[in-house]
Amino acid sequence: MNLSIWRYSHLTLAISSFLFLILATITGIILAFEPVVEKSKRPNLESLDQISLAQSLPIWKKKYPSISEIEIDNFKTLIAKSSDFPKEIPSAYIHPKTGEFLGESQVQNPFFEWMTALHRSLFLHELGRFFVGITAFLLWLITISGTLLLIQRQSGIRNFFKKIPKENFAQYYHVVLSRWMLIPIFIIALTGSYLSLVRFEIFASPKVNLEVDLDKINASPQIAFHDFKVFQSITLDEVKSIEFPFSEDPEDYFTLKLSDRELAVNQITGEILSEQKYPFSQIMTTLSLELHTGRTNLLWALILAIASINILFFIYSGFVITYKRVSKKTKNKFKAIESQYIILVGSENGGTWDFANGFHQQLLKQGKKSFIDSLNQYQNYPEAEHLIVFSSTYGIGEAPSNANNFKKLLKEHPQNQHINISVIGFGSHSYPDFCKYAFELHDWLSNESWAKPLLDIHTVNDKSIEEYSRWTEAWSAQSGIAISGKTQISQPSKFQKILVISNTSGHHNDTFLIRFQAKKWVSIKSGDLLAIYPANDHRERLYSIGMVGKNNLQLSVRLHPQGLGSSYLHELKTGENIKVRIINNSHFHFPKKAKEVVMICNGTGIGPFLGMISQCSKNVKCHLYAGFRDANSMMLYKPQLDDFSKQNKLTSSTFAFSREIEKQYVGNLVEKDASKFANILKNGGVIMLCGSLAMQRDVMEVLKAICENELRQPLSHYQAHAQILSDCY
Ligand SMILES: Cc1cc2nc3c(=O)[nH]c(=O)nc-3n(C[C@H](O)[C@H](O)[C@H](O)COP(=O)(O)O)c2cc1C
Repeated sequence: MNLSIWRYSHLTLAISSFLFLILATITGIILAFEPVVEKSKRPNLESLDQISLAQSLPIWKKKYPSISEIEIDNFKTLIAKSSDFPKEIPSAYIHPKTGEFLGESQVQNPFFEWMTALHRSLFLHELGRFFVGITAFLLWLITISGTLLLIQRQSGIRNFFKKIPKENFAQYYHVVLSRWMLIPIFIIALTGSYLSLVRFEIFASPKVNLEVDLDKINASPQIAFHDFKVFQSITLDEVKSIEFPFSEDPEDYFTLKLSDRELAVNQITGEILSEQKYPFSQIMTTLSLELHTGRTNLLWALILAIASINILFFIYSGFVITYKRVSKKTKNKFKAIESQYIILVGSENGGTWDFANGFHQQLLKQGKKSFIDSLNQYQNYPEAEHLIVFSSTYGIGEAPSNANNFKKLLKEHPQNQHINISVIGFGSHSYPDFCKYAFELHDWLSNESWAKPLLDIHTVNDKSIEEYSRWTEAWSAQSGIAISGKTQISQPSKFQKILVISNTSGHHNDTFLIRFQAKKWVSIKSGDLLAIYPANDHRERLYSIGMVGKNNLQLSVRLHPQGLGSSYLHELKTGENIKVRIINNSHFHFPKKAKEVVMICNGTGIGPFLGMISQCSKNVKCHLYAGFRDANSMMLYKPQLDDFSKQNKLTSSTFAFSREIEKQYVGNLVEKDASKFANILKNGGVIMLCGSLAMQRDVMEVLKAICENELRQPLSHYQAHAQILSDCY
């Protein structure tokens, strides 16, 4: 079954039950605290598994001659009924060994009694019980469909606990928490459903009925209670209740309800008069009650409360996820299968969507049937006349994440009619592989027999409106449909102002360190990205952040003569404020669990590592492998590195200089220490890379050889387990 079937079942079940589910969950959370409250009202006694009935029963009988019943409740407290207690006390707690009077027994707290009735039947009697039963059953189905969704999402059970990428708060915690809460919620739902079925007698629960042949009861020999073999073999932890004989007549006998059976015992001879095991269904009912209410185990009661709170969170986060999905989908007025214009988008940060949406809206306004979606949603388009692809390029000339599956899908869905194709690539000349992925897309599409290129591929550097307009003009001329290049580029939200507190750019060096302070940093970590807007327009430049000293944000920057961002930062003076945005880059945060971390960098790539080392705990071994042009280029960072070594934050540091007499690159250093790297990876350590793409290529080659030769694993194994992290540019 495919993902959407499980997704729709999960959603339909959640929608159909959510009101009752909310009610049952809130009351369930409150009731989960009942065992704690009840336990606190009872005397604290020793455990009952060491006390036999033969030891204790004679003492109770001697102390309370008219005792009629003993009940041992879920908290292992003895409640005795006897007219020997003061008149106003019908039943009391007694000590299991000494029979000592421990106070009047308490009835169920009226608040919890009221809450139990609401939880079980919503005060609607049988009809309410029916709805509650259905809700429990739906919760059970939701848990199963959720589990299947999770397995599909993680690409199999083996990867069940694999890291989950953080797309947004609701999605991330919905998945992460459900992995831990599935089992308790499954048990709550299953036991709730079972108890309802028993209540409606769909599962028969025959009552035990002891049959005693009164004619065959012996009146001799008389044996003392403590010598009854049956009493000697039963400890109090097995006992649920004991009914004492009404009189001393031999026809009156003890009735014992134990955890697994009921017994009738002759009060004179100690013979067993009748014995009956509980049927399986009754044992299941008791077990279900205990598991559903947590009444016999306070730790389990707490787990139930946490699981129930999570159900409320899942309802909330599930609806947020659905709302986001649906609200994005409403962009499409027409279905893919009926549209003549198909716009497919590859985008990582949303910029390309702005252009594509503008184009789509203009087609719709002109009455055209236009459909827009991600490249990864590629399918058959039976009515399509035009396929227009807008895509950015990411990583090292790679596909953005919503387009990484397109090549495979293209082969799986050949179109059945000729379609005009047009590809426009969005990228930046700051990267060596300018618009590489868009060029690849254009090649793949052009090789399809059904595809007729309408235009040659166009590219747009840095979201340039002029370049985009040139493409819209060309497209309009070829297609005969007028489309304007005017586009609303949505401005990024969550700007903040930060203050320059130092800038070493004045020291006539082409590499400099600039530090900023803010009134408040909201969840920022070394490795995150700082977006700046040097020309105060849509063009943003990203820099890797190092958090150093007393929460100062530090960037390590190299001045490029024509560089928009670096020239701007170079000119900034202490005391100036600038407008920025922080971008979470969680895949490149310092690992939380690793005991040993190697940081490999060249040039300004040392920036985030200065922050990570400065905030690193002494229990983690940090090694730095850094490449610079010459010893002089390293001087900028030397004072900070010396400080880290003195504070034992930096275990080792090794440098390569590419323009000294003995030319060396970081890749050479890694090669030299190959067995050290192999050991670190083998023991769960993490290797992080930051710097130029050329350095990344070199080092990855060396690491690939180390993984294959020394560890007999492909490099991808360690990348997939987040043991090799990279953030290069
Ligand atoms: C980490 C990173 C890597 C990038 N790699 C490339 C690249 O290899 N080639 C390129 O032309 N543009 C590259 N870019 C630039 C983006 O493609 C460009 O900014 C594009 O407009 C972003 O569009 P989006 O917001 O839709 O993802 C990269 C941008 C970033 C932040």
